[in-house]
Amino acid sequence: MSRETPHKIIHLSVRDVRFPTSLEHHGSDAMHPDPDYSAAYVVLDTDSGLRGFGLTFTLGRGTEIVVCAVQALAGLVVGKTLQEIVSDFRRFYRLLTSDGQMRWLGPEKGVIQLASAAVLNAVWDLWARAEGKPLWKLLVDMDPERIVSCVDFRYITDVLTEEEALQMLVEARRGQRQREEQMLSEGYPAYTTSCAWLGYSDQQLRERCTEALEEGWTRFKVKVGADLEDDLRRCRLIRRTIGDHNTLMIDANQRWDVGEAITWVSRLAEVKPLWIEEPTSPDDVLGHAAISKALAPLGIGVATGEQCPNRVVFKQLLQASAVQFVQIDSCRLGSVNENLAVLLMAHKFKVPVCPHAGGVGLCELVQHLILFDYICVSADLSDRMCEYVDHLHEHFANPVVIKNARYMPPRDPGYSCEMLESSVRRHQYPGGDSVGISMKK
Ligand SMILES: C[C@H](O)[C@@H](O)CC(=O)C(=O)O
Ligand SMILES: [Mg+2]
Repeated sequence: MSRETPHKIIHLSVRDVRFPTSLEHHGSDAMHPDPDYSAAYVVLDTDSGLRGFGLTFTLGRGTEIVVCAVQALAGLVVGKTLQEIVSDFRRFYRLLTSDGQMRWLGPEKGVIQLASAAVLNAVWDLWARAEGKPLWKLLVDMDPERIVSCVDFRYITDVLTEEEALQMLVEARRGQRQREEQMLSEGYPAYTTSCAWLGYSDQQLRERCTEALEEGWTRFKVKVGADLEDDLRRCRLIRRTIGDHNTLMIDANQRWDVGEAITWVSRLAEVKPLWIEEPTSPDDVLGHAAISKALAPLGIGVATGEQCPNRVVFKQLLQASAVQFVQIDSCRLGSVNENLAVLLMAHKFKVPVCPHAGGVGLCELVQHLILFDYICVSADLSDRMCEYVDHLHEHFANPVVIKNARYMPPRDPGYSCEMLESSVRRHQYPGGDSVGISMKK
């Protein structure tokens, strides 16, 4: 960023954008049978003309509440320059997440945390654009000192201090250039969830899995948790279709009690899932630990994170050996800053990170974080993959590029979440031309 252009933020706009995905059961699971993939979509205008785009993912009704929360935070960002924000990003992160009055709504969880993520994602986008780099590259080119200066270590120093984090980043510098080249030529491994949403018929499951196999997909996630006999039938069908050599994961979206999760997943063990995702409440750290312990002899790990709103919950999941796969989320956590904290903790605990991306814009965003993780933190691809869902990418100015079931690193400056204005107009709620009936309940 040139010193002469501080990029003063002069305006924040936020819009409620909803896509009627529930009409065709895209995105459906045992807890969310009718999700309308939606976003609180933020645009920051600066005095230089440069703009930053950010969003947070939501599910339709209620997006207006997130929009209100973003509006309530706007005064903390409008009037500041990008330069002053990023020169002490930790301070700005804290200002947003610990504002003396607004923090009562969280702290660092729920609607207010989703709103913080939308605003901060737009700030990171603005920063990457100001540097003329895709966000992952902005992070990869940063000094380790600068990276840790973006992280709020409050509440996690009992497991990770700033000094340790710095040391880890310095150590991971070895081989960084080769890993960057490897990513640029091969891409980051992905898995698909789009073949097996809960509301899809058996025929759809078969057809979608067959198509995905033809496209080169080898890792598949299936929604479970509503009815055990249905799950057995659907999972067997998918296992038969994809073969024993491919990887299967199952996702219950918090449907069960702890004991129920253990019994249910033990019955599904015959289809050899790599992990059970969100078996129970995302707040139940010890419940996840009990499930992990019970399922370990079956070779099934526990994955969670898409509803874990902050570094503290991840810290406890890691401390309690409650997860074998950490699922960061670019919008549930407070943007890049909070995701960095979780990536660093996961590395310390040697638990692989497999990001969540089931939603609108999440694939676009999280690909940047996982590329950074591989190049600069974990230096490891074993047991690692990033989720992919094949929905709504056509609404983005720089949609994800998947080749051979891998995310190819974005080349355009920014954080890849600028939506096409025509799409925003069309799907804005209320008032857009194509707002689905399901959203008017
Ligand atoms: C409601 C969303 O589609 C959710 O089912 C996504 C999810 O759990 C995942 O992608 O994992
Ligand atoms: Mg999930």
